[in-house]
Amino acid sequence: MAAINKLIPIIKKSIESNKVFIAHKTYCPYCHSTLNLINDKIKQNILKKEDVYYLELDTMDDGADYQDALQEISGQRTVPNIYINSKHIGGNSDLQALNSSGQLDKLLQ
Ligand SMILES: N[C@@H](CCC(=O)N[C@@H](CS)C(=O)NCC(=O)O)C(=O)O
Repeated sequence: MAAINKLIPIIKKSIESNKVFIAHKTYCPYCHSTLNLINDKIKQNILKKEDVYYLELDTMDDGADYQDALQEISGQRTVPNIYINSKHIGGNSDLQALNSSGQLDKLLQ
């Protein structure tokens, strides 16, 4: 718990100082869909590459602690765990729904 309590403010700062925050894992198909969609938005110049912050949990030594801290912050344990403009979006299905409804581009601009 001590490790998690230290990570919570660090993660919150990353969320607040980046337009898009994505916690993901390399082997997760939902994460791949999210990263593909975000890459498309970068290619279409809707979003700048430098405005996206990635946290690749399964390749980090303390990724499990980060995942626990993210659960504390967002109430969500699964990945991808996405924030846009400091607002919790949710997972891949939530991001795809925002895109399908046309709201995602507006949030990213
Ligand atoms: N409905 C979620 C599904 C996400 C999901 O099930 N992710 C899996 C990995 S593929 C997960 O986080 N499992 C728990 C874990 O890895 O700790 C979404 O659309 O993002």
